[in-house]
Amino acid sequence: MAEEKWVVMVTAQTPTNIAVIKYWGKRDEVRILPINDSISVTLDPNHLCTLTTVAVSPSFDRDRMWLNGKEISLSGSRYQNCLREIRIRGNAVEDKEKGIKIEKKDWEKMHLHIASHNNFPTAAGLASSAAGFACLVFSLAKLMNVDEDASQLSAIARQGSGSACRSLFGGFVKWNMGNKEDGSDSVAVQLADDKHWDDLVIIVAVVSSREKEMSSTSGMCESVETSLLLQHRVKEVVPLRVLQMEEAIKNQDFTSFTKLTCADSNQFHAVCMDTSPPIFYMNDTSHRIISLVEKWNRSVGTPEIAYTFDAGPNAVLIAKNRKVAVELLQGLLYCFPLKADTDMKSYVLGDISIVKDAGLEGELPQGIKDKIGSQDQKGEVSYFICSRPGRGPVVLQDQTQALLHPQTGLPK
Ligand SMILES: Nc1ncnc2c1ncn2[C@@H]1O[C@H](COP(=O)(O)OP(=O)(O)OP(=O)(O)O)[C@@H](O)[C@H]1O
Ligand SMILES: C[C@@](O)(CCOP(=O)(O)OP(=O)(O)O)CC(=O)O
Repeated sequence: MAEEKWVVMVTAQTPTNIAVIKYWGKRDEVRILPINDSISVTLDPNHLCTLTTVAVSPSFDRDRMWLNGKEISLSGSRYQNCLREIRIRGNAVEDKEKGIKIEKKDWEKMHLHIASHNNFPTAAGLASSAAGFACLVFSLAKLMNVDEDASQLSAIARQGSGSACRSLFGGFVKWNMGNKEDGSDSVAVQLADDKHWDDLVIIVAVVSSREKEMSSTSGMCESVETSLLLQHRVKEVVPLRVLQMEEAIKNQDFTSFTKLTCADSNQFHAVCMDTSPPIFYMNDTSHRIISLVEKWNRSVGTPEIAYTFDAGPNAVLIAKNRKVAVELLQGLLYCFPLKADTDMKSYVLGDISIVKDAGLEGELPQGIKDKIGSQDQKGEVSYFICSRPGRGPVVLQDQTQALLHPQTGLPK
């Protein structure tokens, strides 16, 4: 086999996700088993996604990975656990035309090349680890002809990063915490697909942050050790909230969805403050965005915008429909105006058709001014991304999109 020179590759695209009922705290740090169920919305991969090409060849002498063009080490336990679990499940692959035959037992000893690219900033609080590990596991499963469904694959992605298990599905996704010690029942399931509630528009405000934040992994570990509020949350709050959120999603009940989403984000950040020493993920700009949305919803009477923040200052705003999203973007650009040295193309990314609808010339209509209230504090937003609920992982058939060279298996 060492003489052979063929390379077999698969390229896949996987979305990121934002939790509306947060995962915060593990009962098993190695297997990555959570202390509560969580629920997320998958974001449209056209706006935020990971692209990963995986390749196998008898000519590769070791496993190698390139992330955003730079070689990185695969020696960390999270990568190793994912690679081991997926290799165990590999099946025979045969391409008679090209004379390629890989037996089930070969996967153990054959080496892999992996190249991955995030179309958004890595490790900037935009859940790159979620899209990244989900894409790694999904593309390897396709390459190795693994015969498992998306939920079973989610249990492997979970071992790369907990939130990654939810990126194996599009639409609305629940991660069941499970209760088995081996974690086999700690899997993600789809609650509804991306077409189910496609009125929703998601606007991410990427907020400038000067300080280096504490990672989710360490932050949640400290909360488990020190926060009494987290214990109360897990026992008394989340179980009921998860049921209510499932109902809200099923019935497209935006009022209930918003109340639950905002309350859960706020409680998660309260848990962070209840941690010793306290953890502050949000900053003044995040707080300013919360008060803008709260004022807006109060002035309208029934909620039109939900907000949620992960372990960082970036705001994820979910608008009830496109009309609200257009007005919201107008309000946001009024409060966080474009700086002289930037242009709109680099200030609003993603589905920019919303910018066109917003017609940003001239005065902000009084109706929107009334909704956002007086906004005289300072704050900084680096840029906005307009998106919507999106689909789950897909294999890309177009070989020109592969990140590895089809003959050498090295980055293009
Ligand atoms: N495309 C990818 N493929 C595989 N692993 C990735 C990929 N992108 C990111 N990762 C892994 O995730 C790590 C970044 O995770 P981290 O939790 O620090 O940031 P994040 O997920 O972008 O932000 P946050 O968790 O705060 O939302 C990277 O160092 C890398 O190990
Ligand atoms: C606040 C969160 O985004 C926390 C995500 O934590 P990670 O999944 O990044 O943590 P690890 O499992 O240690 O990799 C909430 C959520 O996504 O549910």
